[in-house]
Amino acid sequence: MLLNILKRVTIRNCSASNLLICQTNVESQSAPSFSGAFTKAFSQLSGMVKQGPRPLVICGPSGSGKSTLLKKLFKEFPETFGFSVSHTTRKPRPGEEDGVHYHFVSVEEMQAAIENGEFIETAVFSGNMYGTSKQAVENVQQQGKVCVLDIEIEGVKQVRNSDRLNPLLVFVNPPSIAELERRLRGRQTETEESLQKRLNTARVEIEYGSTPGNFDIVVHNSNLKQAYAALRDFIVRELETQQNQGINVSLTRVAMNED
Ligand SMILES: Nc1ncnc2c1ncn2[C@@H]1O[C@H](COP(=O)(O)OP(=O)(O)OP(=O)(O)O)[C@@H](O)[C@H]1O
Ligand SMILES: Nc1nc2c(ncn2[C@@H]2O[C@H](COP(=O)(O)O)[C@@H](O)[C@H]2O)c(=O)[nH]1
Repeated sequence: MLLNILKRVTIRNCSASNLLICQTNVESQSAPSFSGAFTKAFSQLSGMVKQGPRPLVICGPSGSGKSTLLKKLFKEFPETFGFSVSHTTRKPRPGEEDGVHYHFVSVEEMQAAIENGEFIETAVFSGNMYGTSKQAVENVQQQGKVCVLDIEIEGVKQVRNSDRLNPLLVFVNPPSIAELERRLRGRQTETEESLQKRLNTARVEIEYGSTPGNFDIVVHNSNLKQAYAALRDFIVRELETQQNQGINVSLTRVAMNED
């Protein structure tokens, strides 16, 4: 009977969301005894509950280079990482696609989703709402990939101690506010008002990011090549440690052109 009950079991996100979703079909045969059947079924089940890799949270002032670094990481390790697609109420920039870079939603839609308990964390940044939905993280974890969250510090504070995520925390530090301004102006994505708001927030973020203990690593993004090497080496080291603990994660590399 127990085996019949267990015939199709979906174990979903038990206590930690980095448990992969597993499904099993246990044959319903005549069981030799209740305890024997129980032991067998339980060991089959527990063997199939695989723990996924820890999510990676990347944080840093707007313009510090998070997206630039992540682009390189996804390119070098195409099978390893999956991006958690956030919700935001800000308007798309040229080239940004709904459902790829963000889920672009109205304030009303965002508020309804928050009330519906759909988010792991939310924040207001530069006058717009942002949030990581449970679904966005699950979508990546179901594929057995490292879920990457690109979020600001209020979101980091909400997820840093969560058993649910148990994330690795990376802070990307710009060389200076003046250089940050230069990069943001060069990107040509902000209005003057939005740019000033981002620069004001950056001072607080840099202070929080530079405080020992708040992040697992601070990557100084002055020279892009060196910053990327520091980020990649940290992540590879962490993922190799997780592999040694029996966590299944691909670290297949693609040769990179020097760009
Ligand atoms: N080390 C670097 N040296 C010079 N320019 C850089 C460096 N890193 C990134 N940039 C440039 O700075 C600009 C901002 O970078 P990016 O968009 O990656 O920042 P971000 O942290 O993702 O910002 P946001 O949080 O607003 O999305 C881009 O134009 C990028 O090409
Ligand atoms: N707390 C959250 N912060 C987020 C999320 N998605 C993005 N962000 C952060 O917002 C700022 C601005 O991003 P931009 O795309 O408008 O330049 C940046 O620091 C991102 O890291 C989220 O879901 N939650």
